[in-house]
Amino acid sequence: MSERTLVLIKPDGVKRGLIGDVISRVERKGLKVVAMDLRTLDADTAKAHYAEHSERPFFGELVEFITSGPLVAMVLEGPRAVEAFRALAGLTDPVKSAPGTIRGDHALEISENVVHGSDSPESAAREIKIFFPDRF
Ligand SMILES: Nc1ncnc2c1ncn2[C@@H]1O[C@H](COP(=O)(O)OP(=O)(O)OP(=O)(O)O)[C@@H](O)[C@H]1O
Repeated sequence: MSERTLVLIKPDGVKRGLIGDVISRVERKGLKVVAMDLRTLDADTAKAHYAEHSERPFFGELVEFITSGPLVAMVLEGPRAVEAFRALAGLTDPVKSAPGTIRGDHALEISENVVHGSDSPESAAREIKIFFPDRF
């Protein structure tokens, strides 16, 4: 059964020239890119995307960071796509993330961890609506 997930290459990843690296890992794994867009988020979209973190102390920084420059938003499709991409991404804390994962290979800071991937099929459906309201 095919599934969809929403992936972001966050502004740190774009600035550091990691778009190709992330997409190449995704394609090597066999996940299919079915939508993709380079854009800079406005604060309202960022707040909607991170709504579940609105009470966390770092919410302001999160919104500021994710709106700080262009990001790449993509929808990936494949069997267990949500879990498959989170395995490629590694853990939220890049230092605890194994080498061989995107975060394990490219990052040191929780706040600048290169990519986002939906954490469940339900989150994926919600996030895909935010980023690609007319596409699916
Ligand atoms: N303690 C923290 N300080 C600063 N930023 C944090 C902290 N914890 C999480 N974040 C940021 O908030 C994002 C969302 O946190 P969450 O716990 O949902 O992790 P995640 O699901 O691995 O990340 P993402 O939602 O970006 O895929 C993280 O990717 C990270 O950039």
